[in-house]
Amino acid sequence: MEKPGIVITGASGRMGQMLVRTVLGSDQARLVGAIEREGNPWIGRDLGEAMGGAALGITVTDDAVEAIAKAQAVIDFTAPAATVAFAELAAQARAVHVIGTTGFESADLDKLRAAARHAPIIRAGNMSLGVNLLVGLTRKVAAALGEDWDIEVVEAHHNRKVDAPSGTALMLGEAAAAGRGHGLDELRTPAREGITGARVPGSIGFSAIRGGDIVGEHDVIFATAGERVVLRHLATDRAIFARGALRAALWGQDKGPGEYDMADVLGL
Ligand SMILES: NC(=O)c1ccc[n+]([C@@H]2O[C@H](COP(=O)([O-])OP(=O)(O)OC[C@H]3O[C@@H](n4cnc5c(N)ncnc54)[C@H](O)[C@@H]3O)[C@@H](O)[C@H]2O)c1
Ligand SMILES: O=C(O)C1=N[C@H](C(=O)O)CCC1
Repeated sequence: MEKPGIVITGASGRMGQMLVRTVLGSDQARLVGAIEREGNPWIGRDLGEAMGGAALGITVTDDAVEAIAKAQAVIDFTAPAATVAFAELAAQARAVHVIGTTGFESADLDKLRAAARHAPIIRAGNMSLGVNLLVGLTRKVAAALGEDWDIEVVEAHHNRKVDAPSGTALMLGEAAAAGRGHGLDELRTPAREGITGARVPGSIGFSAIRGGDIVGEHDVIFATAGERVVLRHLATDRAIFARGALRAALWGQDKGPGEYDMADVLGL
């Protein structure tokens, strides 16, 4: 059987370039296209040369319709509005859409749900094995500890990140809330500033640090009188996200339409 053809969106971005290298290094997939947004200086250039290496015979394009039509999978780490548009195109092409983009509003998620009626969408705010294991641990610890244990999620990322809390922080917050039998919307505390009053018992708080080239760090803190439990994940290389995304694209090849996440892919 022919190896699945993969199109990478946002190919000049931090994750885009890492994904290109990961797919090129795989013997299980073919890179068949690279998409960037209109006006990006890489448009019309050979992808390999734009990345500073040898020519690859793939021209970076802003014609997403044409590029996605020939793909079996689209790996997409861009921005919410772009991802919603790519979801429609992937659905029309019946291609697996792997979404790493974060920062969606609920209206965006409704549109992704509609697209997933036609083709598989695999979406996760973090595609690393370690974070997806940590999600399960967070749910268990939250369920085991009573409401006298306060839960706080602290995350740190590089100074170019545009959304907060991070997608990962929200996954961890959702897991903690689920462990306590609630949705995150019921327990989430808005960002703190000024005279906030004392902490609301049972709430889940979020704090975001932005600086330098931090790839991604997450702590889930469970704090009570006299002791603390801290669950921590440290990412030091974006390759962990790209490897997870490629694994998801391959896993999705024999799946029907629907919404999936990395727990499905990893069998967690
Ligand atoms: N799920 C994960 O494991 C994971 C890991 C890392 C980053 N992310 C997320 O991935 C996204 C991208 O992160 P990044 O650090 O690579 O950002 P980046 O800014 O370096 O790259 C984004 C790229 O998308 C391109 N883009 C934006 N709109 C586009 C459009 N309409 N058409 C085509 N290309 C478009 C930009 O030009 C840019 O090259 C963010 O939402 C980030 O939070 C997720
Ligand atoms: O660099 C980013 O941006 C990252 N985004 C994801 C998130 O929002 O959690 C994953 C970690 C890196």
